[in-house]
This record gives sequence, structure tokens and C-alpha cells, in this order.
Amino acid sequence: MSLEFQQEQKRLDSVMETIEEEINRLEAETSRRKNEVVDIRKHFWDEVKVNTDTFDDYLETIIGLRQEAQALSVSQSSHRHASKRLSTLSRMQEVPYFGRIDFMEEGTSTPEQIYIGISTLRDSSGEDFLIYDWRAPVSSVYYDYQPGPAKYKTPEGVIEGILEKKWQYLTRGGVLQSMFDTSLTIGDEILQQVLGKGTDKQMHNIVATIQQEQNKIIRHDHGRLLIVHGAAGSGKTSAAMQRIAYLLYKYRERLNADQIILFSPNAMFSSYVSNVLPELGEENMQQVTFQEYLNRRLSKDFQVENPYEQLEYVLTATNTPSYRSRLASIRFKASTRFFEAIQLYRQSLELSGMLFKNITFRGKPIVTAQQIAERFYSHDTSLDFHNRLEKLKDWLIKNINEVQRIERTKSWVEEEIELLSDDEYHKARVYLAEKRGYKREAIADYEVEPEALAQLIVHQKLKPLRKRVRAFHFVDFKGTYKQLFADSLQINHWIEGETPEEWASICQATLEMLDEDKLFYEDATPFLLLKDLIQGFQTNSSIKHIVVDEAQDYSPFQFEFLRRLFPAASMTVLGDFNQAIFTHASETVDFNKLTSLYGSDQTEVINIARSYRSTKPIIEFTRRLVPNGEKIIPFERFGELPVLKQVADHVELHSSIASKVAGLRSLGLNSIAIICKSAEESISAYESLASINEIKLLKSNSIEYEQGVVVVPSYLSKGIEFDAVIIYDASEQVYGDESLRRVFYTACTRAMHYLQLYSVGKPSMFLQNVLREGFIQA
Ligand SMILES: Nc1ncnc2c1ncn2[C@@H]1O[C@H](COP(=O)(O)OP(=O)(O)OP(=O)(O)O)[C@@H](O)[C@H]1O
Repeated sequence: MSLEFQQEQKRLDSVMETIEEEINRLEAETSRRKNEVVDIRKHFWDEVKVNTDTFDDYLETIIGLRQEAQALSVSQSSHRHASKRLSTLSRMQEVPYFGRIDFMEEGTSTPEQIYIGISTLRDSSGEDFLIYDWRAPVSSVYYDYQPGPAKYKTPEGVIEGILEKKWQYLTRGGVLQSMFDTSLTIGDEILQQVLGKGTDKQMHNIVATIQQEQNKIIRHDHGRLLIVHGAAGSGKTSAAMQRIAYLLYKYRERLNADQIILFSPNAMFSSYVSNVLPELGEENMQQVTFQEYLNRRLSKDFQVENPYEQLEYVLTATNTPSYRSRLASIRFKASTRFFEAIQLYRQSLELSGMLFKNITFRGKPIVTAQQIAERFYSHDTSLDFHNRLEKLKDWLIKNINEVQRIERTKSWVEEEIELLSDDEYHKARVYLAEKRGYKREAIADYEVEPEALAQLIVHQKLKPLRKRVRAFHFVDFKGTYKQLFADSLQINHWIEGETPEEWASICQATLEMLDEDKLFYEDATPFLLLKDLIQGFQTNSSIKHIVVDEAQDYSPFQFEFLRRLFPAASMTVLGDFNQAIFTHASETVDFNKLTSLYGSDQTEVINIARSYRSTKPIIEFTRRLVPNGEKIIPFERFGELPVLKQVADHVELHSSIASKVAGLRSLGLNSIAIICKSAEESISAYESLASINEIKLLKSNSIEYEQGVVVVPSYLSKGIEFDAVIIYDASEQVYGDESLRRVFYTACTRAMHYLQLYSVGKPSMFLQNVLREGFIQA
């Protein structure tokens, strides 16, 4: 063992001691704070004397209350902080730091040794830093430079200097396993080791091995929109997660995890990434899928198709007569042209076209839809559209009030009164007495006035109606949206240029769905847009940052919608067009259009080319499946060539897969995915492969990323990875259409260490070149 190594272990021992001391101190503090909180809660009312006899007494009571509440809040917040720090420190007991830079700042003569870990640690005097947080300004030198001149940004300006040495450490439980001088080692030893390991149920942080191009994404800090385009496995999701941790650190005074939303593709992905931030000592951001948002807004009125149902249709219904027109519909309704058409349509509603619903009470209309429309269009149409709707609402409420006045003398009210139970009668009595100003003890003296009771009964009956009117339920949103499709020429008023050739049948299919209170996935966002343009946007200004992962799956329409929904947020958008498997994106090849969301001066685009997930032979193979794949740079990690086995029929296929799985299991591979094109193919594969021990089927409603052997449809495997991937049937029969290239690529790029393809009969045309050039072993 070298002297240097021994010295490093000695330093590590002393750091471990400091961590331990701090843990002991914090354990005492958390338990003290906890007792404090319990105590304040228990004696809260002993400390506050409630007296409201005079104004001064009242004031004193309020002040007392406030002081106690403040004391409680201080203790709770100290307890929370101490517990959070405690959990970070216990993680640091495992790996206190992972790197070191020796940096000589300009104007000084000795380099400072800066150790980098997941969080800052000071010595017991509190003056010297034993460890710097990986997000501290100086730590960026570790990620950005090799020994030589280096600089980093601080709030006070740029610091220049010389990076003399850079070290990587591998520690376990406070014991130094190895250390590397990175100017001497070839390649990135630790990254090699990390990537060579098996998969885990959950994604891990990458702070010890962030690469320079990823660091740019993580620390990017100007403009409203950051767009990241990167190859499969280039670390987009990882960079996004560390970026959130970075933003939470940098803006800790004014940003908390609740103000950040991650839009993820599905629940399984959400669970897969949910470990990264807690591992870094941060709380998780909010996570939603776009579908969850749509359901929250629409499911009361419609059965909304989910994106996977749409995709399943696209992948399996190729021979149905309406297939072509459905595809055209999906594309068109996702376009910015359709977004603009809806905006123009809404403008046209200022003059005519709004549809309303009758407002009825006890089966009879109070105001008919026709009367509402007449009222709406008879008033000054130059007024702002929303003000007009608000005025209309006021008018309707007045009508309801008038009905209340008339109805209270009707015989049905008397009957209702007679039918009141004792309990209901008592409640009504108390309510009316209190309204008349009777105090507690005096309520018994109150004699119920029959008119007041009648009025109360009618008021209660009309309450839901008032509520519905206030929530714009008198607008017939469905009918108004339907009008866009009622006549296939109609749309020409609001759109420039051509509509799809199949527009007439698109209109018809849309109307049929709406008549059954169903919405195609491609109609859900347009419908919501129209609704919000009419009733006013339900914006959320508390959200400060949104991250959209797998962004190639979102339509330009959806991005426009998100921008409007979160007016105070900046956005990080990450994606890969080679994995754009949704039909609406199949003709888009980059994110250029997104620049118009916030304008080019607010937008930055970063491209990352190096891919880390798979071994070099797997990347050499997968990058040849897509256009421009030559730009993808594999990380130098060795492994076996992907293998293609052609089988005669499904019987041979299933027995080959079963023995392959057994072989892979015996090699110790933890997660093995049998990836099929669609859910339909997955179900049949799963049934045929049932003899494989503990095999599981992943479905679109699966909420956890499962280890072990799984059968999964291509589109659900997005964003996640497996030790070994088996492509169930890569034949021409299954992947014979050019439109499936990206689906096929996405499936193959899920493999970390091992990729095996089967083909029942002739292999897909996607494999011809790679076979000829030897990038796959036949
Ligand atoms: N700097 C890094 N250090 C260690 N591991 C890394 C690094 N960058 C990426 N990885 C690993 O590479 C794999 C792929 O990363 P990630 O899932 O973030 O990529 P992606 O670009 O989002 O992929 P895809 O688009 O295919 O879903 C993960 O296992 C991740 O941990």
C-alpha cells in the first residue's frame, strides 16, 4: 500500500469521525426538537389565555396565539432540517466523497485540495470545508476539466486558476477501496465500473461520474427553455434528475421540490426514477403523466383514450378500413396549425357559434339554451369575451334568484317541509336562529318562521344549480367542439392551407366518438384548449420549473398547452427523435419548432452524442438502425456482439427463448426483458412462455419497474433498461414497415450488456445492412 494511499485513508478516517460526531449531535437535536414539538402541542392552550371581553383582551389573546404558533413552527422546521441533514449524513457514511481536485487559484502559490461529495461537510470549528457539495461552484471544475488551466463561475465572477490534479475515489463504508489519478489512468475507470454493473429496481444518481456535456445540462442557467437532444442511453434522464437537484441547491432560498413538475411517460418510469433525488438528500419533485392531467380534467365528462391505446391501434390495426384516416387525424390534430385553428375558431365565437345548455329546475327550463345564446349575442360584442361570459353568468344567477323567490310559495315546498326528519328540522332551525342573531343558549327561544324555512328549502335545492352555473356548466363545450367537425368545409374558415385528404372521414369518426361521450387521445388536448380558451385558462403560477422527459412523444400542440398552463415556469425538455414512436411525431426530426415557444433568445439547445447505457458492440449495432446514427458515439465498454437467431416457427421460437433465458440467468443477469412490438404480441408471447419460472407481463397500468424476467411491449420499455434484452420476433412479418423503425430502435437500445434477437422466418429489412456488415452475429 503506497504512502499516499495510507494518508488518504487517514484523512478518510478523520472525516468519518467528523460525520459521526455530527450525526450524534443531530440525533440529540432531533429528539430534543421532537419533544419540543410534542410539548408545545400538548400545552398549546395552557399558554394561551382566551379572553375576548374587551378589545385589549382580544388583542392579547391573538398575540398569545401567534407566539405559540410561531414557536411550534420554528421547532417543527428545525426538526425537519435536522432530520433531513441526518439522512444525508448517514448516506455520507457510505460514501463521504468521491473526487478531489487540487486547484491553484490565480494569485496564490499553493493548490487547495477540494474533496467533493453529495453534500458539504465542515470541520468541528465550522471554518474549514472537509467536503464540498458536488453542486458548489468550485466543484464544476471536477466535471469540466482535465489538469491544466481551468475556471469556474461564482456569483461574484469567474475564478481562474490551474487544475493541478484530479482524483477519483472508491470507498465503501468508510474504507478506501481504490483511488485513481485521472491524468494517469486511461479512460474513466469508475464510469467503467458503474456501467459494467447490473441494473437495479431503481435508477441511481450519477454525481460521481457526471460527464462534461452532461454537466452543461445540469448547470445550465439562463433563458426559459432548455432543449436537450441526445441519443438513447446518453444520460438525458440522469442529467434531468441531477439538474433538478442542482436547481434545488442553487435556489434553495426560493425554490422547493413542490414547485417542480416532472412529466414522465408512465407510472412505471415514475417509480424507476423516484429514488435519485432522495439519494442526493433532496425531496422528490412532483411527477405526473400527461394522461393523468387529462383524466383529472376530462374524465367526469368523457371516456378518454390513453396514449397507449392509441399506439396499440397504430401498431396492430393496420388492416382496418379506417386506419389511414385515423393516422392522418392523429398527425393533423397534433399540429400547431390545428392549435392556431382552434384559437381562430374561439375568436369567431365572439360573433356567433357558442352553444349553451338549458338550465332546468325540477324538470322545467329556467332559461333555455336558445335564450342564453340570444342574451350572449345581443349584448355589446366589442366587450372582452370573458367579461361577456361573466356578465352572462351574473344574469343566470339573477334568474335563479328570481326562481327562488317564486318557488318558495309552491306546494312542493310545503310537502318537503312535512317530509323533513327531526334531525333535518333541528339543523334548519339552528341555522335560521343563528342567522337571526340568536346566541347559543338563546336558540331554544327561536320560533321557526314558515316563510324563512320555505326559503331555506328552495335555496338548498338550487345550490347545485348555482354551483354548476358558476363553473360554466351552462356552456355546451362538447357541442361547441363538435361544430368544428359538423361539416367538413367548416374548418376552412380557420385554417390556412390544406386539410388532410381524409378530412371528411376524420370529421365523421370524431363526431361518432363525441356522441358516445368518448374522446380519442388526439382530441383530448384540443378539446381542453378550446374549453380553456372559452372559460379562461386554469393556469398554475406556483410551478417554477417543468421537466418534460421523453419529449419526442409530445405534440407541438401539447407543448403550447403546457406553456399556457404554467405561465411562471421555465422548462427543460429532453428527448430523442430516433425514439419518436407516436404517430404524431413520426415526421418530426428535431426540436427546432419548439424554439418558437419562448423565442430564440430564451432558448438553448444542447445535443449529446455519447451513449453510456449499452456496451460498445450493442451501440455499434443500434446506431446503424437509424438515420444519422453515425453521430452517436459509444462509450468504450466491451461486450458480446448482438446475436440474431432465425427460427422456423413459433414452437422453435418459444423453446429457444426459454433456453436462452435459462442461460442468461445462469450468468447472473438480474433483469431480462423479452420485448414485443405491441401489447397484443406481448400477451400471446407471455402465454406461450408461461413455463419460464417467475416470468411477468408488464402492462400499461403497471406501476413498478420489475426485476427478473419480463415480457413487455416496446413502447412501455421506453426510458428504462435491462441487463439483457431479447427481441421476441424481429422478422419481416412483424417489423416490415418503415414506420416501425423507431419502435424497433427503441426496443434494441434498452439492452445494457446483452442483446439477442429472434426472427420467425425472414429477418426484418432493418437488419439487412447490419447483417451484411457484421454488426450482428447470425
Ligand atoms: N455520467 C454517467 N455516469 C454513470 N452512469 C451514467 C452516466 N450517464 C448515463 N449513465 C447511465 O446510462 C444509462 C442511461 O442513462 P439515461 O437513462 O439517463 O439515458 P437516456 O438518455 O435518458 O436514455 P433513453 O433516451 O434511452 O431513455 C443509465 O443506466 C445511467 O445511469
